[in-house]
Amino acid sequence: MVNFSKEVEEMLSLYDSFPKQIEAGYKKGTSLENLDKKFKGIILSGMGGSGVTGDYIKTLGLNSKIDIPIEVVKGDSLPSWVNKDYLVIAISYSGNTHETLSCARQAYSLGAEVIAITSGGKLEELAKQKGSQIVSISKNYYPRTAIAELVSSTLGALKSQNINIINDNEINDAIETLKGTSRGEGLNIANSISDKDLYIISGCGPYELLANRWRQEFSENAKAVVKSEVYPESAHNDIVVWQVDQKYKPAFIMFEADKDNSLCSILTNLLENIYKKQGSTLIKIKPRGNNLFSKLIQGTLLAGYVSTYLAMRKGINPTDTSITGEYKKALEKENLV
Ligand SMILES: O=P(O)(O)OC[C@H]1O[C@H](O)[C@H](O)[C@@H](O)[C@@H]1O
Repeated sequence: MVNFSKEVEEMLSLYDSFPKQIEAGYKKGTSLENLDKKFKGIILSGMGGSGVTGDYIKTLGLNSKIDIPIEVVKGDSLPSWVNKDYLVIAISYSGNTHETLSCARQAYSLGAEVIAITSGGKLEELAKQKGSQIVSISKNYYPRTAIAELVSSTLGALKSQNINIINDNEINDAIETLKGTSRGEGLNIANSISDKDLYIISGCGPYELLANRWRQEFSENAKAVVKSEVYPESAHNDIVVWQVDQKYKPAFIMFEADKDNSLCSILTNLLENIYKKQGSTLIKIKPRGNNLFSKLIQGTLLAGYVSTYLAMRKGINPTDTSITGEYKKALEKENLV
């Protein structure tokens, strides 16, 4: 088996920097100029590792007291109802992602306010040319490993516009929670599931974000075949698959619901029994922290560690995502980037 120890160490040390990323991103975001506008709503545009930022803001926004809607756009066009009264946050780590650039251009043509969150590329050029505010994200990351800085800078940027989704104490708690999360926790989980070829990751309510994030990290880092089941929606369809005894035995990974979320507690208890009956490995994860942001970012860090160690155990290079380059090349051919 090929040993990708250099690449594994590189990824792990990028994930280790999450606490620093939170601190740096939040500082950069909050230092934007206040535009003194009351927006009708917020659009978060981004793809892949950058697009997850939108899921974070939406999930945290639903948990907050803000009085305007948040829409996440993972595609190349804005909804028809967006107009000049909206704030469009264009998030692309590289700054060269076609879909995000396309949304940013549409936002400019509609006269909407745009904030760019990027480490450079065409998005930075465009934002500079249009005179928009930019949060400059640190360079030399893989987009998926910069998620902590992307999310905290977006939260900070919103705060700079008086859109308070979380407070400074919650940011500090997240930093402390991340510092208390070790590589070893990820290694233990990876060791217990590395003999499996299929993974089912489930999360309920706000932990839908974690189920999807873990799926993406398992795909990009470990090149593992994985499905996420997100509840309560999946209780109305996907769950039926487990009504019969399946031939394949995946590793089930589930996020334990918070005690005060009775709907999710009922569902996760039910699922635990259903999954156990399939006679497979079942791993229960309890995200740590004193607030939802801390729990989500702690669970996200763990995804980075687990998926990187899983790659190591399977003899896979966690840094290589070259196949996505084929999609980008096809777009370039059509002059879409
Ligand atoms: O995050 P961006 O630079 O906008 O790129 C968007 C996405 O492109 C690729 O598909 C990568 O594999 C993702 O990790 C990345 O997030």
